[in-house]
Amino acid sequence: MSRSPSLPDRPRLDLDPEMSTAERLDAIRKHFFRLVEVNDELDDRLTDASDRRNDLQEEVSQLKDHNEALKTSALYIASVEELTDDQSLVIKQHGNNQEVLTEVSPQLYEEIESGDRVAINESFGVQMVLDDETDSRAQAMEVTESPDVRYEDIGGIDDQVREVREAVEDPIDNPEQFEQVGIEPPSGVLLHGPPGTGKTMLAKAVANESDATFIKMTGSELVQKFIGEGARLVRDLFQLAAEEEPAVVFIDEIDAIASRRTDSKTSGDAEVQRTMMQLLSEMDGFDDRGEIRIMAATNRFDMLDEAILRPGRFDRLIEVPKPGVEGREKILEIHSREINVDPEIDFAELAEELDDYSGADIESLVTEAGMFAIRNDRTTVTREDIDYAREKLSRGETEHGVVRYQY
Ligand SMILES: Nc1ncnc2c1ncn2[C@@H]1O[C@H](COP(=O)(O)OP(=O)(O)OP(=O)(O)O)[C@@H](O)[C@H]1O
Repeated sequence: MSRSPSLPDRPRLDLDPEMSTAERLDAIRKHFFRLVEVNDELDDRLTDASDRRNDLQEEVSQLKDHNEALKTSALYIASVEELTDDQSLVIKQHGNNQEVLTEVSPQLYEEIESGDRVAINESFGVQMVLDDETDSRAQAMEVTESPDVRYEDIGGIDDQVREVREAVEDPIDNPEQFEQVGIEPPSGVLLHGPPGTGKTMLAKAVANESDATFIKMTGSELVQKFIGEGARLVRDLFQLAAEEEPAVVFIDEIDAIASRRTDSKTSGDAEVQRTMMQLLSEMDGFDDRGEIRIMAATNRFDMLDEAILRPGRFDRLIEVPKPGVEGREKILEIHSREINVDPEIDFAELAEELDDYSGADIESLVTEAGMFAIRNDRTTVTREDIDYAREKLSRGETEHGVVRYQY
C-alpha cells in the first residue's frame, strides 16, 4: 500500500512593521487565498481518505463473508455464468439450474473466470474454484493397466481367492460358458472384513490375472474430496470401464457412499444419497455378461444399506477375515521372500505368536525388523530385530510411518 504524501505546510503571514498599509492589506489578501487553497487541498484529501476507508470496509466485510463461507461445508456445485462489474457473480447451480447473484471477495473475483465450476454453500457463498472436470476424474480414479499383484502374493485366504476367481475371472475369460449354461454371473462382488487383510490386493490380482484394466475409486474420497461431484464421478467411472474393457472396477470403502440412511436430513447426506443412487442405477443398467466386473470392499459391513446388496447389485458377498496361524506363516514367508532373514527363525513358531495380526501388520513387522537390522549395521534380519519391531508396532510407532492398525 502506498503511503499518503505529507500534509501541506501551514501558510504563514509575515507582516513587516516597515510595510505601508496597502502592502499589509495585499499580504493579508494573499495569505487569505493561500489559506483557502490549503483548505481545499485538505478537503480533497479528506474525501479521498474517506472513500478509501469505505472501500476497505467493504473489502473487510466481503472477506468476512468469504471466511464464513469457508467455515461451512460446501454442498453444491455451480457454474459461473457471468462476472458483474460490482464484484458479484451470476452462478447457475447444478442439478436444479437455479440462477443466483452472489457477491465474492476481491481475491476470489480475481481468480474466477466465466465458465468455472465452483463449490457453494447453502447461502450460495462461493467456497472455492474447482479443478476442471478432467482433473477431478483423473484424481478420483486410479487406473492400472496391469497391477503387479499375483495370486501367489496373497497368503492365508485361499478360499476367498478361489471364490473371487469364479465370480470375476471366469466370466471375463469364459463369458460363453455362462451363456451356454444359462446362469448369470454375480453382478458385483463385495469383499468385507477388517482392514489390511488383502481385499485390495485380491481385486488387483484378479484384474492382473484376467488381463483386465484395474480401475479404483475410493468412497471416502468421493464424499470428502470431490464434494458435490460424487454422482458424476460414479457415472464417469462406469463410462471409463466401458472404454477400457475388459476391466475390473473396484470401489474401496463403499460404506462411505452406501451406508444405511441416517435420521439427519442435512444436504450433505442428500449429496451422499445422490452418489449412491447413481451407483445403483449404473449397476442396474449394466449387462452382467460383459467384460466389466464390479468389486467393492468395506470394513463396515454392518453399516451398509441393504439396497446395495439386492440381487443384480452386490450379490456375491465374500468375507475376508484376519489370517489364522497357517495363513500368518504363509504371509510371513511371502513378505520375507526378498529379505535376508536368519534361516534359524522358525516362521511356524513366530506365526503362533502373532495372534490377531492382519496381513498388513505382518508386512509392517517384517519391514520394521529390516530397519532395525540396517540401523545395527547388519545385513541379516534376526529374531531380536523381529521382537524389537513387534514391541514398537504394539506401541503404534514405526520407523517409516506405517502405524499398526488398532481394532
Ligand atoms: N493376505 C495377505 N497376504 C499377503 N499380504 C497381505 C495380505 N493382506 C494384506 N497384506 C499386505 O498388506 C497390504 C495392505 O493390504 P490391502 O490394501 O489389500 O488390505 P485391505 O484389506 O484392502 O485393507 P483396507 O480395508 O485397509 O483397504 C498389502 O499391500 C500387503 O502387502
